[in-house]
Amino acid sequence: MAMASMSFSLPNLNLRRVNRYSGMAFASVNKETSTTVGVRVTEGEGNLPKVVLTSPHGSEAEIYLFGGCITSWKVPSGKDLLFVRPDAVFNKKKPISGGVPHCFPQFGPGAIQQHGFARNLDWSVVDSDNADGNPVVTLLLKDGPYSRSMWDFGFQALYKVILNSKSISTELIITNTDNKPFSFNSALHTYFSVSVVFSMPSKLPFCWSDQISKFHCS
Ligand SMILES: O=P(O)(O)OC[C@H]1O[C@@H](O)[C@H](O)[C@@H](O)[C@@H]1O
Repeated sequence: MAMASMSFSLPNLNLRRVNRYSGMAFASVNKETSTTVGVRVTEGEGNLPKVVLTSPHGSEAEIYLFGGCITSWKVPSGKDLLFVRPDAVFNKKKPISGGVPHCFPQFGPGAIQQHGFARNLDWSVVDSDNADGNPVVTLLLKDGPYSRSMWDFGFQALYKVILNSKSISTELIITNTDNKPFSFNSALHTYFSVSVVFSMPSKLPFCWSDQISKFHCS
């Protein structure tokens, strides 16, 4: 089993303690499903199901089950700190380009498709919770014929997203359910929304990192 967690934080906000609820919100919805305070499943772009986490502290996050992709994290001011490319498609023909896409079981190009298949598959909701006012959802991805066709291993990925008062946290647990070992890479390839105004001197080299091991300058 492998585990990784990540969290992005905001400056100070007041904390308010509320009761703990737990339940389950399901993916197959016609309109909207919610059994846990602050967690609902509804229809998003392209009629794809998405989980909406709503915090009593005023923040909100959206997670598409296709790709298990967090596409929005709005802080109490209403500002979305994540970015989704304007040309992103929500038709399952391509991964959603933006937000917090998964790279699993491979980062970048390699033996299988770029960044792996976890961002191309439907995850399901296996648990939802409300811990002291903080909505929590846990998504599941398991191997199936599509993943086996390119990566012949049994696995289970559990992805927990917690919307806290001042931050959003994620935890990914990968379990080998096969009878043979495997190795993998995993990353959350986050697109942040930034406003940057700068001018680039034309005589200086422009350098960027393409993949983990590649560095280019022009
Ligand atoms: O374009 P994709 O497959 O969604 O990947 C997102 C980006 O992933 C990065 O790792 C690559 O360096 C970029 O070139 C690429 O655009």
